[in-house]
Amino acid sequence: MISIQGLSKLYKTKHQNVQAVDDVSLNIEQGEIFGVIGYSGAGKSTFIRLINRLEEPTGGHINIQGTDITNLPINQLRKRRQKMGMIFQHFNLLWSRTVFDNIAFPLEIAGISKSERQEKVQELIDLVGLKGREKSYPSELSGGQKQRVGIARALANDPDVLLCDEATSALDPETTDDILDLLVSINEKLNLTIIMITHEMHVIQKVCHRVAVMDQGKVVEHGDVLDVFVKPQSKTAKRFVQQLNPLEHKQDSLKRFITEDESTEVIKLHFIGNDAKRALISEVVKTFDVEVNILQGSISPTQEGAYGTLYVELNGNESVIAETLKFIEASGVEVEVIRDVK
Ligand SMILES: Nc1ncnc2c1ncn2[C@@H]1O[C@H](COP(=O)(O)OP(=O)(O)OP(=O)(O)O)[C@@H](O)[C@H]1O
Repeated sequence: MISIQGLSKLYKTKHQNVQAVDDVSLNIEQGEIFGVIGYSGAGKSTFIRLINRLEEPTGGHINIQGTDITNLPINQLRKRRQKMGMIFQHFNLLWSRTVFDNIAFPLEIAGISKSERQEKVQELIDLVGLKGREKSYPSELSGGQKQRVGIARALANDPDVLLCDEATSALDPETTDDILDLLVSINEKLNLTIIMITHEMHVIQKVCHRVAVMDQGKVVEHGDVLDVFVKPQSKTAKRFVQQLNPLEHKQDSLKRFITEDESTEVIKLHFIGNDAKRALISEVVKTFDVEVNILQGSISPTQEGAYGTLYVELNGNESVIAETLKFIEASGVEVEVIRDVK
């Protein structure tokens, strides 16, 4: 487990002091993919660089599997860092070395013998899907392939945590998805803890189990991805969720679909987890004498299950509508009444 307590970073420059990370406390569990999201300047890069002390904290502690990283002298820190892989937005590869030699580099630094290096690099090349590209130079690779080299290099010394600094921000959407799939499969195969910072909600949605939202150096909200997506609490989290699901918040477009006949009831249904797979509307239509008009809906998958919303208009006898609502509520799906029957 990674335990972060009161972590802070104050940059002092000639002109001003910047509190880039402000008293952050978080626990990250072994084997989880933990996302940190925030807008530009929120302090994400500083935060992730504090974890392996590429930046020196000005306050707080980071404890990784029982070792307080913050107090390690530099020679022990170097050794510890070998067990903390990191990948970067712009890959940070060595341009004069081949794919093979880039991946072998951290093994050379760790003093691993040539034969062991050969074996390990080949294993990593297979893992990241770069077979046949061993002798290529970074300049001959696509962005996605370069990041695969970055990932293989970061895994060379069998780290217990992988730090991802905007690892997909320089990639097109399709390649981003491929790299995210690769990270999920590595997390599952190796039970590797992954911490990723990003400004893209899509990245959090697709791969993370838990998420922390940063704003002005502080963690303003954190929790299970599904909880934060379904019920964001902070203003910043709400803005991110809205970005992902713009339809949700366009009440104007919804109004156009609602009939002017005020004898209908308009409701919003929130589906979470397995509920999102239920054929609830069809059950309602079969059970009750109501007309159901679907106005708008969306469903979004996350690592922890799907969540979705559906706006429907119910038309029928008032008491039957009341029975219908009771039935839906009893099924566990949350109901919000948007417009009551007049
Ligand atoms: N070396 C530095 N010296 C002084 N201020 C810094 C330094 N690095 C970052 N900052 C400041 O700290 C704050 C947080 O920056 P940081 O790069 O961590 O944010 P971020 O969320 O990663 O943003 P971005 O996605 O734009 O990189 C910003 O106000 C930034 O200007």
